[in-house]
Amino acid sequence: MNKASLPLRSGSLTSKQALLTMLLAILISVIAGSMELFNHASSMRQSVAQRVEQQLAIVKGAAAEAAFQLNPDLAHQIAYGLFSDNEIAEVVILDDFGSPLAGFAPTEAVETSWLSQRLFGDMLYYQIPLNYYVAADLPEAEVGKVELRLDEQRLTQQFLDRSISVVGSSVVEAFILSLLIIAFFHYFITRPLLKVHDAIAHADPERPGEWDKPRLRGHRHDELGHLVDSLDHLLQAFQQGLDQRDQLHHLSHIDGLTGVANRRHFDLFYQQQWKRARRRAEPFSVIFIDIDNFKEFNDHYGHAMGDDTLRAVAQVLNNCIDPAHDLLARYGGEEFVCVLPNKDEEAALEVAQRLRQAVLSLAIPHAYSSTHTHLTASMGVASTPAQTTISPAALLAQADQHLYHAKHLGRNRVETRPRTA
Ligand SMILES: Nc1nc2c(ncn2[C@@H]2O[C@H](COP(=O)(O)OP(=O)(O)OP(=O)(O)O)[C@@H](O)[C@H]2O)c(=O)[nH]1
Repeated sequence: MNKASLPLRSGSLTSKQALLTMLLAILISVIAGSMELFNHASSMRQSVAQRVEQQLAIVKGAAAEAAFQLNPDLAHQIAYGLFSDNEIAEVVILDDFGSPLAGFAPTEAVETSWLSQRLFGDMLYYQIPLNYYVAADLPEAEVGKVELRLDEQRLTQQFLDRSISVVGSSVVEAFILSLLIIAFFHYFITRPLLKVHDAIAHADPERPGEWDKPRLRGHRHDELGHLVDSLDHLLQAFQQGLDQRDQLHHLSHIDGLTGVANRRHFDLFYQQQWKRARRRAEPFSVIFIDIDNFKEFNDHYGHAMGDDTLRAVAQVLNNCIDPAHDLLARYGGEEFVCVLPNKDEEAALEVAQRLRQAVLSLAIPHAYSSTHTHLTASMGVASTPAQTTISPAALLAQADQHLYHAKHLGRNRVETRPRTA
């Protein structure tokens, strides 16, 4: 599955973004909702007060007339008119002695609450004097008053009904907005980042420079584009370092003249394979190979020709071994060594004969050899069985000794035991 299209996982950048955005949206919606409720409460208070004052202003004249005439019917009519308003819980019209002319009160006691007191507690009671105009030259006389009390329960209920819709719509708005923000950040930031992560995760650690550099559409010149470019530079530099390491490793293990493994490589390989053979209780063989009469060859054909010949011999020998298991190395000068892990004496002798034949098959003339007409090589083979107490150095010494015998017995031969001519 393409990691860039992974669904939301807990702990992922997208889920963290989603959580943070949601929390932020809730916080913003709480603050915005509270502000809106506060505004709503003050505008409701204002409009209620305005309405009540308007109503009182309308009935004020008629109520004064009723109080002046001590007319309970008229007062009753006026009080009833005021009481019909849903927001008014109680109304009383009093004469100038304070005796009620008319009044209406709820049949049940009006419940009060902390919220209704906080919202409307300071504006529940109204009292206006009723002044009566008698004549232009006489002052207005106070003939009574109107008292009324607002229905705090109803007002609070109205406020709550409106609040639910205000808070509800603010939460829905915040939710939709946060979803849009989450989708935006996911598609424009998190997804490209996942693509970069995916490309790095799939890069071959041995060939980091060949990583599949992501193409982020719309991000070429922004921070994400720069991040990809920087990563690319870093991986290219890393690749160069690896190439140099490989090159150095190659150079430090390869013989410069012949191209086969050098003495250092041989030493490491020999020790490593020796331990392995002992661990696994396997046989182990080694062959020393020495070109015959090479001094004469050099002396007569020249050093350059000698170098070419060394290269040709090294290559032909190398082609005779199994590179997956065995190793051919230049031991020094015109001497080579072949390591044969997990091969007993019989198998090693076969290989040695093959190597000897391979040198012969080059058919390089050697007119100045004291023993043959063409270039030849002598070999000394030493082997250990699966169980042995011999040391690795002693095995090498044996092979060297057997080579000496091969030389002594006339060259161009393979020897595996010391014997006399
Ligand atoms: N051209 C060339 N010659 C080398 C190189 N390394 C060693 N030699 C020569 O190999 C020759 C080895 O000579 P000797 O050790 O006497 O052995 P040999 O003449 O092969 O005689 P036997 O080993 O007894 O058959 C010397 O003349 C070295 O100069 C090399 O890298 N290039």
